[in-house]
Amino acid sequence: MSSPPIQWYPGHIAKAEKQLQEQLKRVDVVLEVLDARIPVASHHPQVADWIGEKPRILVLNRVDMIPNETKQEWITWFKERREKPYWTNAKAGKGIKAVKYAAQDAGAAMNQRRRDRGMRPRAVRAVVIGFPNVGKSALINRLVGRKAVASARKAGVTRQLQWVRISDEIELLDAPGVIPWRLENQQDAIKLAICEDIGEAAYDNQRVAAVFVDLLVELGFAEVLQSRYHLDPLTITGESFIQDLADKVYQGDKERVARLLLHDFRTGAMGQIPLELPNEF
Ligand SMILES: Nc1nc2c(ncn2[C@@H]2O[C@H](COP(=O)(O)OP(=O)(O)OP(=O)(O)O)[C@@H](O)[C@H]2O)c(=O)[nH]1
Repeated sequence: MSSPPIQWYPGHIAKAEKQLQEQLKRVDVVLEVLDARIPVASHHPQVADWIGEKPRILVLNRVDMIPNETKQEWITWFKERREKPYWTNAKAGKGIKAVKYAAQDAGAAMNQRRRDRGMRPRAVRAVVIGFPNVGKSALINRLVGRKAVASARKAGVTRQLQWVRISDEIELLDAPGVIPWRLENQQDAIKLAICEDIGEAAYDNQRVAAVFVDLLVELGFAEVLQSRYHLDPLTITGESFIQDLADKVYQGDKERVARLLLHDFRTGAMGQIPLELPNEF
C-alpha cells in the first residue's frame, strides 16, 4: 500500500498542541480563522472541545479569493447552523472593524458577568487561532494597526507571550495559536495542502495537484483549466491531466506541472475558485 499523500511529524504536532492549550487557557474569547475557500476543511473538529464555554468568533479570511455568490450561500449555510461568520481580507485590511466589534461585544458580556459577581470589569483577552498560513498574523497586524507579530521567529527559541492592546476594551495575544492537523481525514488534508494551509507536513505535489484537478472538475470549474492550459480535463483523470500537460509543455516533467497548477491557484491567477460549496455539506 502506498503512503498517504500528506504526512506530519509527530513531535512537532505534540509541541504545537501543547502551546495552543497554553494560549487558550489565558483568554476569554477565541478568534478562529478559516480559509473562505475551504470553510469546512479548515475548521478543526476539536476546537469546540479545546475552547469549551468561551465565546468563539468565526473569521472567514481570504474572502477576496471566492466569488460573492459563494459567500452569500455560505452565509445562509452558517445561519442555518446559528453561526455568524465575519468575512475578512486581512491582506487588504477589509472587514477588520466588524471583527473588533464582535470581540468588544464578547467583552461586554463577560464584564456584565464579572459585575454580577462583584468583580471589577477589565479588558477582554483574545487570541487568534487557525491552521498555518490562513492569515492569522495578517489579521492580528490589522487588528492592532501595526506589525505586532514578529515574522521571523527563530525555531527552538521560546517566546514570552505578550498582550497587545487593541482598544480600551480588548487585549490580544501577540502570537497566534497554530492548530496542528492530524492524519484522520486525508480528503480535508489535501484541500489544506492545495490551499497551502498546512505547515510542517510533507506532501507529494503531484498527487495533491491531481486531486486538485479532479476537485475542480467535480465542482464545475473544468472550464478554468480548459481555457488556461488548453487541455480538456473532463474526459480524463487528474493524474492523466498532469501527465498530458507535462508532455505538452514541459517534456514530461510532471513535478513542474504540479507546482505550476498549485502556484496558479494559490496566487489567484486562476480567478476566484472555492474548493468547497455549501450544498456539499
Ligand atoms: N489574498 C489574500 N491573501 C491573504 C489574506 N490574508 C493573508 N493573506 C496572505 O496569506 C499569506 C499567509 O498569511 P499569514 O498572516 O502569514 O498567515 P499565518 O496564518 O499567520 O501563517 P503562519 O504564521 O504560518 O501560521 C501571506 O502571504 C498573506 O499576505 C487575504 O485575506 N487574502
